[in-house]
Amino acid sequence: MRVLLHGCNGRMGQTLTKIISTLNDIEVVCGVDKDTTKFINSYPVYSKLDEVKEEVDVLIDFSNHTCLDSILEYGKRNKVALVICTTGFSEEEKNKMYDASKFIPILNSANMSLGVNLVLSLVSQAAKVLYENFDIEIIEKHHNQKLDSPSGTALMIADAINKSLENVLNYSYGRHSKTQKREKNELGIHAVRGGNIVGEHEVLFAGPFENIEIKHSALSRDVFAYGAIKAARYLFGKENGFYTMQDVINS
Ligand SMILES: NC(=O)C1=CN([C@@H]2O[C@H](COP(=O)(O)OP(=O)(O)OC[C@H]3O[C@@H](n4cnc5c(N)ncnc54)[C@H](OP(=O)(O)O)[C@@H]3O)[C@@H](O)[C@H]2O)C=CC1
Ligand SMILES: O=C(O)C1=N[C@H](C(=O)O)C[C@H](O)C1
Repeated sequence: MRVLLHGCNGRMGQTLTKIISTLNDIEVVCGVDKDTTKFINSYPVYSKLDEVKEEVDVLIDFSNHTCLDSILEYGKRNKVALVICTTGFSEEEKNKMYDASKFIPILNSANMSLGVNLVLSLVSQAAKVLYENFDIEIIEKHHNQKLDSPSGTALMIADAINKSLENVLNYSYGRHSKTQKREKNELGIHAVRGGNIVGEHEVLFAGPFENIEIKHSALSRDVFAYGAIKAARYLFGKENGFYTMQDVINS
């Protein structure tokens, strides 16, 4: 399988480059990133998708949400499957992904790890049982270079919990300047940034007599890279449509 790495010079781009170089069935044929003068990769790097000359089967994207239009255009024009792992998309941008998936296969997930995708099921189940008597809060922690907050994963967890409760919750981000007590239907979402934390997500169910915490810690970026590779293998040759990591896990 021939892969184009979009955002190839970044933390995740470099992690994928290293791991894919050890695998036989998958090859990075080229990359796209802002800086084409770094010469850190053994494959050609372009500054724009328009310049790519290589034949590509799957594009894996770990870059920035502002690149979405060019990625969708490239995918549709060249019939290339897209594994979009970038976070920080607006609702409007997510809708553009759904629209484009009528023409090509697209897989999008804010977290490529198996563990986080299992956590989604656990917290949904726990919320249904506990919501009446427990307050639910999400705390995420990431490295000090992360651009978006809260994390895409925190929002994905919040949406899973809210869906399981028939969307009764209102999200409360950080509670800065609040002067009123917590309301029953609040879902607090809190972002911590510091040092080199790879990614931690904790869901706290705080009750009158006991607390329950469901927590996932990524120990290395390799977990996201292996998940993205698994997703690319799954997506290659699939029908047009919109897929998530749940589809990969259930396959
Ligand atoms: N789904 C998942 O499991 C995971 C998702 N992520 C997400 O992936 C994204 C990337 O993360 P990470 O690798 O840590 O970030 P980095 O900033 O290390 O890497 C992003 C790379 O994309 C480049 N880039 C930014 N804008 C453009 C553009 N317009 N055209 C071409 N290249 C561009 C950056 O260049 P420059 O540095 O010069 O701006 C950088 O080299 C983030 O949104 C992050 O949240 C991260 C880990 C796991
Ligand atoms: O930027 C990161 O590093 C990460 N971003 C993703 C997110 O926003 O949820 C996933 C992971 O936690 C690492």
